[in-house]
Amino acid sequence: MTASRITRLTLTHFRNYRAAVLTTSAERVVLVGANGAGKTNCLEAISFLSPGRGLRRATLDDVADNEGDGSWAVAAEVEGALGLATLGTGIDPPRADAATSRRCRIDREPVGSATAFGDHLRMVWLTPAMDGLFMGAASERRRFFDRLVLAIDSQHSGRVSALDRSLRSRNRLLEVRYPDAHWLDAIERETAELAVAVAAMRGQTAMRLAAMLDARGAASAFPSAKIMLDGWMESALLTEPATAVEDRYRTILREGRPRDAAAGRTLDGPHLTDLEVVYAPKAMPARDASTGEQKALLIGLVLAHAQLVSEMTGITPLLLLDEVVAHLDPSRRAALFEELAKLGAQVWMTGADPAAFAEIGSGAEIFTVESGRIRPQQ
Ligand SMILES: Nc1ncnc2c1ncn2[C@@H]1O[C@H](COP(=O)(O)OP(=O)(O)OP(=O)(O)O)[C@@H](O)[C@H]1O
Repeated sequence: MTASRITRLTLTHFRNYRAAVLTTSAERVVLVGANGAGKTNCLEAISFLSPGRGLRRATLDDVADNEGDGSWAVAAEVEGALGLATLGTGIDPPRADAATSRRCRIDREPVGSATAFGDHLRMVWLTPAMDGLFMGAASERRRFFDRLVLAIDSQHSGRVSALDRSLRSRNRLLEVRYPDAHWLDAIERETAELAVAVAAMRGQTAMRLAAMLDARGAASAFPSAKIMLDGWMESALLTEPATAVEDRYRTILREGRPRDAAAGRTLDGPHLTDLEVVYAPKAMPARDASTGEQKALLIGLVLAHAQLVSEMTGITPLLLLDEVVAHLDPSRRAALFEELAKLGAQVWMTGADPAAFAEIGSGAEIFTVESGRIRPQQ
């Protein structure tokens, strides 16, 4: 089993960091510091070493520091499944002849997109913004689940984005009074193909994660969950051939044209799938559990998922746990440290109170973050 692990992190003009370097050989990296010191910014920087807009879903302009020219960079030396590599991403300094877009490099060679980072580094995060996950919109849960899938299949986010683009093209074409039927057929063929690819991977992941949650059961200090995707396509693909499901969806799309044209959007498909979560100890929907129960449930989900990724891919994902520890009572905190040590993943944790990490044990390194500076604690 290989753990994805960062041994050196360099931040340049990233939020409140002008230039910062952190080197570590630890399995558990703890960032402590006052509110606003830059702890979450550091985790966010790491999250840019995966596809998407990072753990705050920020725009590329947002993350550049306020004083520079809009360029920024995050680089990490990584020990992963493919050995040592240097991953880098960011916005290059502006040039008259170049458009502003995010650059990604592996060992200083440009790569097309952050998808390529997935061969070296897989990661999953938990942030305070996810505290309302079970109460909020289905889109948030779908995004959360897609990130779990992405840690298993690094092509997944590319397919999800392509499906969104394809649906947008179809919706735009349906706005035209007499759309070109051949063009519409072609877009719907592409939409159905992408939808099936996305739903198949989601369905398999949900099934395996549900089994992992059951297997962990009472052995974990964190409450178990029953999870299910509510999309018909994800369920159908577990028992029917993909071609049959794809044909069925194409028929739904073709027959649904007038309805979708009137609605201005596509009313059926995996872009609407929700993740249903039941708080297993009390057999109730997760949204009805208490705040603390929901938090513990999310931690249990992420730990089970990390174990699943390790078993399926042979790579233990990196975990970014922002302000998770402070909210746990001492016994759960000790249980979390113990489970993390067993998992063998590299974990980056943050907290304002160093005392919360007193029992973290060996294999941890604590850094103090202060006004965009990171120093190892003496
Ligand atoms: N683009 C930017 N340029 C410069 N500073 C920024 C930028 N974006 C955010 N900041 C600053 O970063 C700081 C917030 O950092 P961060 O969210 O990492 O804090 P934190 O240590 O996690 O704090 P808390 O414990 O309150 O969560 C704020 O002071 C904010 O003003």
